[in-house]
Amino acid sequence: MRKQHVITISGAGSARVPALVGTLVNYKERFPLSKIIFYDIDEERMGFMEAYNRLVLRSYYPECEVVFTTDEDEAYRNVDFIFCQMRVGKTAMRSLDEKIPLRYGLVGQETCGPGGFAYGMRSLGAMKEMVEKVRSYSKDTWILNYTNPAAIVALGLDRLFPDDKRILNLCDQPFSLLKSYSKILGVPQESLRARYFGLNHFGWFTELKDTEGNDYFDTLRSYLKDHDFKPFNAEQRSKSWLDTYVRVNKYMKLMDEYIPTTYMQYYMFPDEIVAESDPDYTRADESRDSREREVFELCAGAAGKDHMDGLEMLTNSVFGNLMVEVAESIAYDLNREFIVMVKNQGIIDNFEPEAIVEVAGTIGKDGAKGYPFGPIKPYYKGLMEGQYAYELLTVEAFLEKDYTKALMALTLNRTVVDPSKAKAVLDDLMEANKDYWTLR
Ligand SMILES: NC(=O)c1ccc[n+]([C@@H]2O[C@H](COP(=O)([O-])OP(=O)(O)OC[C@H]3O[C@@H](n4cnc5c(N)ncnc54)[C@H](O)[C@@H]3O)[C@@H](O)[C@H]2O)c1
Ligand SMILES: O=P(O)(O)OC[C@H]1O[C@H](O[C@H]2[C@H](O)[C@@H](O)[C@@H](O)O[C@@H]2CO)[C@H](O)[C@@H](O)[C@@H]1O
Ligand SMILES: [Mn+2]
Repeated sequence: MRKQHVITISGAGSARVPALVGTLVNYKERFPLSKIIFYDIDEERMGFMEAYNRLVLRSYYPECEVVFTTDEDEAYRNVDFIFCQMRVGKTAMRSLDEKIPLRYGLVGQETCGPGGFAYGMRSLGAMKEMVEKVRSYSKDTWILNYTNPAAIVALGLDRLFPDDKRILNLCDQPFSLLKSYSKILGVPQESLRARYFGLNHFGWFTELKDTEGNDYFDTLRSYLKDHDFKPFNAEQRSKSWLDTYVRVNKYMKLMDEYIPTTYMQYYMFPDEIVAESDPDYTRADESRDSREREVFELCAGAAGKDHMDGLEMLTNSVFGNLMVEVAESIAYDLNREFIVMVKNQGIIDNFEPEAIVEVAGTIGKDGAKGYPFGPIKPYYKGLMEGQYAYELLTVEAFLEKDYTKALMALTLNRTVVDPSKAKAVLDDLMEANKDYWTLR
């Protein structure tokens, strides 16, 4: 049997955790665990799913010790891996991140635009505290992070902990898009090999082959120019998600050299997306009324039960699979291929070396290594330099509590541009976030 590990799921009140637990059960031979610690600062929210998570593990993983705690020392001490997926301010703050920008005719989105700025400022605070606590116990614990906005969190943690080589930020959107592409092409995802470049939630696929070397990129490009792009992923069939997938077609009809991530649409067609947004009902509300409600209802069915009869074991979420497969690749030095977030340092040789870029690469015992990409063309370089400057100024605004840098960051963001709108939305967001961050 492979060496067993102890993991902590931080943000264990996430509605995605039951599916992650099912994935861990399915991977028990590949990534065996001796203990899972569920940690959250909201005991009640974590408690909604505790009986279910315990029942699944008791039924299918009895050899694994299970702890639920709100004590961060218990959560972060003597742990091999931390699966970190906190939502600082929870859905209530996400709702404001998405609704406040719409008051000014700006894109309201979880990780992009002014909402992503406000979210990044909140996340950096909590993530800094988490890393400091973990490192007070061990420099060896791997911190695998999903906490968004990953672009801002990754850059900020790199600035805060430049020598920490065991923090790995992840995004499952490329992984998820590859699942959709494999369905379109009728090719198993595990045999697909992609090349990609960009910043997190701001990038393009440039190649798609299989392990035999068969090239599918032109086929996929043509398909996406001529057909509506619909996600395979049930979680992404809500209106707000479908709007971004459909706009991949629109983008491809205009320029089809590379295939953009769905997130690129917020930066390309912000006015259209704003016009189609409901200022009173955004993705935060959709996700609360869909995934969260369904999962909480399912989990409620486990109360008082000592067997799984009649209860479904959730699994097969993209979210869960990626994190577990990354942990496996690190734990056993498999050097499997992923789309990774790494410091550029020459990977894209005509782009800022200190940027955290998203490229194809491998993950092994020493973390993620990006494949060299070479130079990027002026169109992509220009877009990315503006977005990187936004990211960097957001991180500096957080570190220095600098209002002017925050204003500059938002003005650089393609979803804002107008500095008077940047000021209006910044002041509104600062008021709404006063319990989490402030600027002067
Ligand atoms: N990187 C990616 O591609 C990706 C994919 C999906 C979700 N996410 C991110 O994962 C996170 C979780 O999202 P979700 O919808 O699954 O979860 P959720 O919103 O259902 O729950 C998040 C949990 O985090 C907890 N939390 C907040 N602050 C915390 C702290 N300081 N320490 C520990 N726990 C804390 C909350 O109490 C809550 O229970 C979010 O940041 C989301 O944006 C990232
Ligand atoms: O709006 P939400 O909360 O449903 O999703 C926001 C997240 O969307 C992306 O993650 C997707 C993932 O790509 C997909 O495969 C599946 O696992 O669902 C996830 C959530 O929909 C994005 O990468 C994340 O950064 C977002 O937080
Ligand atoms: Mn992501």
